[in-house]
Amino acid sequence: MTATLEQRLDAFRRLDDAKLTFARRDWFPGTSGNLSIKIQDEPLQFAVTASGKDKTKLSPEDYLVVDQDSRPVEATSLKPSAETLIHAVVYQKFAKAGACFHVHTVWNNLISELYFGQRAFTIQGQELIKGLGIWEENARITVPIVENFADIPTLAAAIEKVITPEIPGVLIRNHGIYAWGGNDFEAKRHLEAFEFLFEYHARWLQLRQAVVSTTSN
Ligand SMILES: CSCCC(=O)C(=O)COP(=O)(O)O
Ligand SMILES: [Zn+2]
Repeated sequence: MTATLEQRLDAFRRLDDAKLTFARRDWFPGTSGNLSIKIQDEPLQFAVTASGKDKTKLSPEDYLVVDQDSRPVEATSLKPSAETLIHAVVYQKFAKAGACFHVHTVWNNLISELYFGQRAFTIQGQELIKGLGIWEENARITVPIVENFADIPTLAAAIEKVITPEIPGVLIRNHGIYAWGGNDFEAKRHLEAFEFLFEYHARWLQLRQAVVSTTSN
């Protein structure tokens, strides 16, 4: 069954909200980034951003609905995001995922490069870990990092291999982050928590280095 017009418009309106919020933070430099919201399971259909658009703006041609094979469910001149397959992998692996957001930021790129050798970024004892829905005392989280394969099926397969239900996100080396959640509200909260943790950690490393240099002089 195909999603109703009402369901599509609701997803598009929610994507507008998320898009403008992230755009205000400069999280879509150079047309980068893509967003999706699931509309239905079985058969999977989700609304996704069209490829190559300026995501700081709204237009009537911003989104389309695709199926589990990332194909538009109806005739359209719009091309789905080049990275739609990654959204499909997330929805197919985690039935509970209802929205998936991808942004390129300087902080997520720095962390992804700095910790690529370990294929993961680990952080512990930060309050914002609770923003990921993890409430245990002194929690420690590990975010996987994958190589930035140019071939999207290869990239999607690499992501499929490392993502787990415990951590709602994955870093792509020198590229960006995918974060997801049960709905758009939760996916946004997860994305914001990740970005806070990345920025905090990168700034803390800088500050610590500056303090060490000052005190050793
Ligand atoms: C100009 S950024 C390169 C492509 C990319 O990584 C991205 O997130 C945007 O691709 P899309 O096809 O979704 O516009
Ligand atoms: Zn990207």
